[in-house]
Amino acid sequence: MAPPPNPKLPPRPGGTPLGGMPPRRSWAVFLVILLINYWVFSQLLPGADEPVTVPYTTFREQVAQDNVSAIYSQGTSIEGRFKSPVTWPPANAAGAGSAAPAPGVGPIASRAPSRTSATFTTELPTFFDRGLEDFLIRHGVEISATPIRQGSGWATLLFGFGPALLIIAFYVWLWRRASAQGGMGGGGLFGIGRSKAKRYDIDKDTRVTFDDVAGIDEAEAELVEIVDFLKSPQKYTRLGGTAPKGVLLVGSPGTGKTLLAKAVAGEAGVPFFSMSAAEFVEMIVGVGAARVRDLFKQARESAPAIIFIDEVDAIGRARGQAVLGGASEQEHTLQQILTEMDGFTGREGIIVLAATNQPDVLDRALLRPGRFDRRVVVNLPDKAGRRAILDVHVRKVPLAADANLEELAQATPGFSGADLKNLVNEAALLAARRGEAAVQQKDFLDSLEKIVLGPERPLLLSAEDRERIAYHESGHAILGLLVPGADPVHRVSIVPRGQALGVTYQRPSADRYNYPEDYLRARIIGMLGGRAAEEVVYGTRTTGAENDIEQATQLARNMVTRWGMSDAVGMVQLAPRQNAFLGGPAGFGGDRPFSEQTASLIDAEVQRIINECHVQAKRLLHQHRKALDALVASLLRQETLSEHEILQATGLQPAPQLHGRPMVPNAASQA
Ligand SMILES: Nc1ncnc2c1ncn2[C@@H]1O[C@H](COP(=O)(O)OP(=O)(O)OP(=O)(O)O)[C@@H](O)[C@H]1O
Ligand SMILES: [Zn+2]
Repeated sequence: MAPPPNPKLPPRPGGTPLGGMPPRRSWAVFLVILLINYWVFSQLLPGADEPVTVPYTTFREQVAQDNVSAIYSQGTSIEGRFKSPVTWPPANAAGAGSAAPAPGVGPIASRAPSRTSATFTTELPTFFDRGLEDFLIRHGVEISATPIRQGSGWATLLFGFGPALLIIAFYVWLWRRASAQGGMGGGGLFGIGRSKAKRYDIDKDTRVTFDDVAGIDEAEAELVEIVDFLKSPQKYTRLGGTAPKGVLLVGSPGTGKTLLAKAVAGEAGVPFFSMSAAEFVEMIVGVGAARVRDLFKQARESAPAIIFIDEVDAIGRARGQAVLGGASEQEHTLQQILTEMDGFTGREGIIVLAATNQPDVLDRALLRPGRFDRRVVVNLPDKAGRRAILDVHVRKVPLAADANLEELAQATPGFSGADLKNLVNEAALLAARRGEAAVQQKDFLDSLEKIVLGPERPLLLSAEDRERIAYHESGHAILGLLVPGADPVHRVSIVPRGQALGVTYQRPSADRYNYPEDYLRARIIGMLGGRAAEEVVYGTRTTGAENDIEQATQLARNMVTRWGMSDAVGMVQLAPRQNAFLGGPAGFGGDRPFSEQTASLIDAEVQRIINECHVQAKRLLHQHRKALDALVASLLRQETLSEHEILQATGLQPAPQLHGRPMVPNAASQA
């Protein structure tokens, strides 16, 4: 199975990396020539001037025969020149008669090949030959003060420096290659300060337009003006007004910020320079700022243009709040961006779009007028938006007649554009694997389940375990049906998936923005239904409720500390508002701003809510024990039941609904 394509910033076929690479061929040629030279010299020289090493006795013999013209000695080694060349070892000793040396033949004779040379070296024996000097003089040998064997200047140079030169050349070559490949901007060492921005040019087939963006109409509408400005800047600057310079796109991951920025460029027909802020910051000080400078320079050269800086929070973090290390480097980079933006007259036709999902950590300086003074919030799509986004992404996917995008849009609250794209892709892959001609609704629903809950996990469960899990899930499902205000139960399954051994899948019928207290209690009762069913049926407990307990506690705690739903505590904020975009706590760092007494009061109230819901859950399941048993029997037979099958098996009617909620499965997790 092919993995889904990475939704992030796929470089479009039409996009070309910036800064074309100059040919590096000259370096390779140089290297090859050097190598050939080295080889040629090393082949030629030994024959001409390489000395033979002769034994001391042979040396003396040659002196005695008056065949040595000069020697030079250093320490115990002597080198010298023969009058007429000498072959050593003598040819008859080296390979006498037969090709393969007989076993008895001395190793030296058999190993060293015979060579003829006009020069020689030899070693003085350790018992120094006292009469040597006289002996040499008698035979007219010149005792030289400089080495005998002085090759040509070139050869010496090459042998002396050749290897070093080769190594240096090799490193230079490697280095240039590496930097040419590493940075899009190329340029070797000197290219390190170049921006690695990707440029997307606007050709007809690859360009992104507002047609490709769906479900975030408000954000889109705000950017229409930018497009207009890029198309005809004079229209805006005619009366001396300055154009917007920077727009900050704020929204959760995958909501289409990058897509929107590309669409602005596409609509305006201007080049799009994209770079992630994280890429600005490197270990080397000053590099980030240099890259920023280069990026803006490139954009200015092809103005009008759009510069897109993704994840701007990576450098735009308020000063002093920087992540460990690199703080000052990050500041320099940020400063450079501000300087560049201040340098605009507003007439060049360059607009900087930046994206972040953490607007609250950004440095104030970035948000000042003349910088990123416009802020466009890109929200998660609502149901109609999800429907529109699905429509965009199924354009190239053949759909079966039963495919129901309306139902999918309803079943996917909290999904971003990227999530929906992924869903369509998974369904298309699944349909292909199943050998279908078109994508059916079942493919979509199965893919959705896999995305939300994880893939099915083959687990061998005992009959008792299966039954217990069936009761646990049925407990969730029955309470979801019975308690007024709970979401409709969409599916129950005892097929293990991801972390869960079984799943009850509730689905809101509408997006919700405001949750009534009844609804929250109904949810807690549903969450506790799994454990309650186990207690009602078996009278014992298992670890399977861990996830349920965690969720229920969190919800009850929020009711008490954030939403003022406990009379004993009152309408006091005791926990920070959660970060709207990331879901994590934002403020309240360090000490909690309340007393020990309040802390115990909160705990007591949370416990009270949970206990009340627990009692209620058990009471309802006792009352509807028959429906519970019936559901379990069906579940053990079929493993997965749809909403319709659940109603049939239990004979229950769904309780009146209050409102929907984001899809959060109740899952029995294994300890
Ligand atoms: N509103 C949308 N309409 C159509 N497609 C969308 C929409 N939102 C996201 N997508 C799809 O999801 C892909 C990823 O979205 P994109 O990269 O633009 O999100 P993002 O907000 O920039 O994410 P991040 O914050 O993670 O960088 C897009 O290429 C697009 O195919
Ligand atoms: Zn459970």
